[in-house]
Amino acid sequence: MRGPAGGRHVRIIDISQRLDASTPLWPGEPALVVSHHARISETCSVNVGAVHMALHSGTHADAPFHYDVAGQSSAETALEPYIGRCVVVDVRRCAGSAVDVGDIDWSTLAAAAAPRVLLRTYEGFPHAAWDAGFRAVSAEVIRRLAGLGVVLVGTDAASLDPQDSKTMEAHHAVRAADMRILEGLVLDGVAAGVYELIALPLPLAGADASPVRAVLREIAA
Ligand SMILES: Nc1ccccc1C(=O)C[C@H](N)C(=O)O
Ligand SMILES: [Zn+2]
Ligand SMILES: [Zn+2]
Repeated sequence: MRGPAGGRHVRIIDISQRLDASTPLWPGEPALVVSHHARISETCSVNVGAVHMALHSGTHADAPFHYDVAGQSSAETALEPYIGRCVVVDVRRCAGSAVDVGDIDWSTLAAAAAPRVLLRTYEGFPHAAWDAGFRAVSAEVIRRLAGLGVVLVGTDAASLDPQDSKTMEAHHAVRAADMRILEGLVLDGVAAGVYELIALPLPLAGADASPVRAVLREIAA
């Protein structure tokens, strides 16, 4: 297929939440506001806006600093984990409050030989309201993924750990293996399988997370 720019292109699947005033936010987080401080008028030639948002709003990458006082900020993290071969794993049938080792087909996952793993827990992403009952991921799953050489784990849930977690076991398993995290992905309609992932955090100095525009590209067979 020929794209608008004339080159060959493969289909891009946007797996990012739209960011607006109705984007569901972690309880207590400040409202997401895009404001306009200059408007096109007789005296101004352009529209210019500003955004105020929590760093864990919508689809985002946690920086190591989020769960490690000595960890890197979004500006410091290497980008390699956020671009490249990934596998989308369907764990919608998972019945418990967290994705457990028994919910994953490990032989299929190992055969995919993908260093990035995205977990689809939702039948349909809860765009309309915050879902306090999102499915977490067990620390044992994180350790098994790390053992397979996985460098990034992503989820369509709001966090790897339950909303009321005090221990953050999955995040700490990620820290122990120096993996990276994507949260709040939108995987509705995305078939399980291998894709190319692109989801780059912004170089925000001192930040514990960054919004990302996450996309999958189909890999030509
Ligand atoms: N905003 C928060 C306020 C308090 C505690 C956690 C959060 C989070 O955003 C959690 C998150 N998305 C995570 O990285 O697991
Ligand atoms: Zn987060
Ligand atoms: Zn997190």
